[in-house]
Amino acid sequence: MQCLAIEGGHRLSGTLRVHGAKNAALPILAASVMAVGESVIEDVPDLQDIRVMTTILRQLGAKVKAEGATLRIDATRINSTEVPEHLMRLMRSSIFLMGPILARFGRVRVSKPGGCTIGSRPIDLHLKGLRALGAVIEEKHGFIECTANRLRGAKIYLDLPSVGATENLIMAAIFAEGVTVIENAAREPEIVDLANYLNAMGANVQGAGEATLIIEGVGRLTAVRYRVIPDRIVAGTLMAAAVVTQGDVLLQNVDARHLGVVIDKLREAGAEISVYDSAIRVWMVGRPKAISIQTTYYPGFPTDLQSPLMTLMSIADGTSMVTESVFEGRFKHVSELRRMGANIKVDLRTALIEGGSELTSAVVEASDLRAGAALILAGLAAKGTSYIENVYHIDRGYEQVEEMFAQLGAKIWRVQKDQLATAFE
Ligand SMILES: CC(=O)N[C@H]1[C@@H](OP(=O)(O)OP(=O)(O)OC[C@H]2O[C@@H](n3ccc(=O)[nH]c3=O)[C@H](O)[C@@H]2O)O[C@H](CO)[C@@H](O)[C@@H]1O
Ligand SMILES: C=C(OP(=O)(O)O)C(=O)O
Repeated sequence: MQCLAIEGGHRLSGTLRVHGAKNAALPILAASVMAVGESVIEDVPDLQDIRVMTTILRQLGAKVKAEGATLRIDATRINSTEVPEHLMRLMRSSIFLMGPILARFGRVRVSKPGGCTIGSRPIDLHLKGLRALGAVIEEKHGFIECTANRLRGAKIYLDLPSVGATENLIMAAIFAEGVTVIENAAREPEIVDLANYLNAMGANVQGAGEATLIIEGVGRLTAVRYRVIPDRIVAGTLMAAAVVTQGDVLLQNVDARHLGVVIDKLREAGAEISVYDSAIRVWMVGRPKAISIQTTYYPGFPTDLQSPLMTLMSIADGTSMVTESVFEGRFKHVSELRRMGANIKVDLRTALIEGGSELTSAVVEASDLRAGAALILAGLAAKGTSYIENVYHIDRGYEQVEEMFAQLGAKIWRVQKDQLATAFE
């Protein structure tokens, strides 16, 4: 088991290119299952979840070749419609395969997906939408079997603008007979990226980025070369890291349009931010000011940046408040931040952060991906050397995380857990 060691107190400065978005690349890779020919997907980050997705694609019978950040996928010879259970359990995004496999083969067998334990994360909206498209779904012993002779376009209203359900249903509707309308659809940039990719292959998806999506079924998709959008959550994490270390960083390959509310909140906290065509500079002088956020669906404040921002609030001047509206279990970082000296009270979905804490180093545990990111930021700001256990969570979303931060001047390195004891001698 690996840990991250972080010697705090070093300000971040310099330039870094942000990698492609995990949450855009994963549904795009799943969608490549529907294409005829070789798909070439560029700027795919080298992350654990991406490796799981490529393993699944290979198990299904696709050919997958990696050339740096470019993946070549030829799904022509896929000969299985079942995603193995042990791979389904490794990440939430395995569920994205349900729509495309069903669309192409008229059947699919999956089990409940895994992913960050940040709430109950049901898939009822995915299943309800597929049923509306005409799929027959049987749930037995944890397995989900969907069949359909031919999916038919339908009107689907999502009770919540679920990102995953919207993506799955867009993909399922691609070859459906007639027109599908998805109302109360998610509007995240990753939805737009998926729709752009599908349309480049010959699909007809209109309205991505808005609450109503219209998908007209087509007969086939032809593989294309496509570049994934930059990762707005990695960019936001690094921006917050610049603020907590009173640093000055220039991030390249960033689409600032995807970060509107994050930029607003960091400016409210006192950060200076300059926006360029595909880059962003963030610098901070002095301690941040208290801010309050409420996570919600895009274009609201992203739940994935709630925990890193809580680290910022812990050292800010004044009292901040966080309301987590998306996931009911996304405060697991709080106990670990408290171990480092943060003063945080939680009442159900609200956290009150009494700022001004001088964080001190500790051995802490990443309970999930973004909780891990929050702890990295705390380690950067703390006095002494902190150790973060369960780095594998962080590896799901930040490519070569220690190199990423080290490039900006952080003192951060990886250690084996069994070396931790000697680290204190
Ligand atoms: C791989 C990926 O893109 N992951 C992102 C995606 O996750 P994911 O797609 O899983 O998140 P959703 O948007 O589906 O979840 C939003 C809310 O809807 C609920 N829900 C969802 C589906 C469903 O069938 N029933 C239901 O009740 C969830 O429990 C949650 O409370 O969007 C989240 C919200 O922006 C992000 O935090 C994740 O990083
Ligand atoms: C919650 C996240 O990922 P996933 O949906 O893949 O668990 C995340 O990226 O913060």
